[in-house]
Amino acid sequence: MKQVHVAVAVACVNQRDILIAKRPDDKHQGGLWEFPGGKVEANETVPQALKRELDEEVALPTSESNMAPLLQIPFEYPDKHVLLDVYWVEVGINDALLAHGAEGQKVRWVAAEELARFDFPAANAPILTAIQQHLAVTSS
Ligand SMILES: Nc1nc2c([nH]c(=O)n2[C@@H]2O[C@H](COP(=O)(O)OP(=O)(O)OP(=O)(O)O)[C@@H](O)[C@H]2O)c(=O)[nH]1
Ligand SMILES: [Mg+2]
Repeated sequence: MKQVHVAVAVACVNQRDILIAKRPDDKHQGGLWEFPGGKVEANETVPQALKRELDEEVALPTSESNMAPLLQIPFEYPDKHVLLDVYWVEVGINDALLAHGAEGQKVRWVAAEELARFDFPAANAPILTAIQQHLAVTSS
């Protein structure tokens, strides 16, 4: 099965709150919460894909200079193979206020320590660990 390259954003404001969105029921892994993002198109870098997806999906303005790679997760769902390319995205408070579900989906800013209460796709488990580690390191 061909591997799909997916750009995923951990968008963070105030060194604490992370943006999550609910996947539409009719999509792959529908009904679960996700970190915003989507497929990297041909001739696009991951930061370029993130800037595009964050604008399209959640109306969040971002700059590539505020993005840094966090981790990569290859994962094989029974029906789809993905490579999640996860970036940390620092968001300013004024930009954070603009975020909303531009495709009609629910979005929420959630304190990092509350993320475990939400249901994410199986591939996402290492992201939650990486977020806690990143915040522990950057706040010390
Ligand atoms: N955006 C995003 N996708 C994820 C996450 N976790 C995860 O397994 N995926 C998987 O990555 C794949 C690509 O995501 P997507 O459906 O957002 O792609 P897209 O925005 O380009 O939309 P499209 O499917 O309408 O073209 C999906 O199969 C999705 O299930 C996550 O946290 N965020
Ligand atoms: Mg998407």
